[in-house]
Amino acid sequence: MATTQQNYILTADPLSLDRIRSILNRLEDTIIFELIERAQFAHNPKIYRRGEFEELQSIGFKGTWLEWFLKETESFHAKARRYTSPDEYPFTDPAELPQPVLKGVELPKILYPNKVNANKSILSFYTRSIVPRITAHATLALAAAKRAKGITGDDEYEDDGNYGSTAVLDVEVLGAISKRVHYGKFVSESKFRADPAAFIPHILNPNRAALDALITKPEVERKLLQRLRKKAEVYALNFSPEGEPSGDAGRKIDVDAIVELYEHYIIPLTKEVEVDYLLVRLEGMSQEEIEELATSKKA
Ligand SMILES: O=C(O)C(=O)C[C@]1(C(=O)O)C=C[C@@H](O)C=C1
Repeated sequence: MATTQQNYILTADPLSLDRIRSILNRLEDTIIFELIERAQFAHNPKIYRRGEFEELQSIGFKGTWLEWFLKETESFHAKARRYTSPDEYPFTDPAELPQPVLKGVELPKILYPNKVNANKSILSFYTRSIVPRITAHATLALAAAKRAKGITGDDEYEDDGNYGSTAVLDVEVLGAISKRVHYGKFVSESKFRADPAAFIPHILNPNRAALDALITKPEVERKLLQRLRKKAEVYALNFSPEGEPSGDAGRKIDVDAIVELYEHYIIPLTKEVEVDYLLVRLEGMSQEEIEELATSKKA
């Protein structure tokens, strides 16, 4: 039977850690599938460099091809009030995005007001480390095909000319990773409310290492990486016309690349968001309010 996935607004207890982890689990599927889609195209490094497309210069856009796609896509989404939701963050500077056309919705105030935004780091590691890694096999195939036609040069081998399709998929992957990483704020709020007294001294006397130790759950990370590898191995399979899985030879994506993406980038950045969020968690609160919070505990 199909199960439904509720986002943070619909659920009765939005700060239930099990519920939040089930959303993170579901986002693993989204991220793996989006990466598989992206990996069918070559690296196309031109779309991540400024000044490569005359057409953009002629319309006065100074960023990269990908930044142009992000800005245009996010402009529409901003009008449809996407970024008024606390689990949605644009890559474009919000000052450059239009105001929502739709009237605001009354959202439950679950998170403490904050400006934590990890999208700059996400864009950087995605374009510099992830894309070259997951497209390596596409680059090899392209190199063989181009060499057969007498075309030479590393730049040529990395470029299949599908700049539009590539950027559309990059926007999708980045949105999914961003949502996943920023869910760290909900995780953090949940852990904080479960035991405020443990966190408060390290927030008042800012201590990143102590906060990091409080939010880190090695066993959860270990199981996550194990599950992720199994999922990626299955989702990346190719099937014969008769429906037989074709095995290791025919995987659509490098499974190790997905596991490393989580191990070295997504989990560490989620933890960074958790700690950044905690560090501003008491801003603007009076001494009395903090003392009251320190003695409170979630039932
Ligand atoms: O599930 C949690 O408790 C989280 O904080 C999320 C997360 C993750 O990014 O998956 C991060 C830190 C923990 O060590 C375990 C997992």
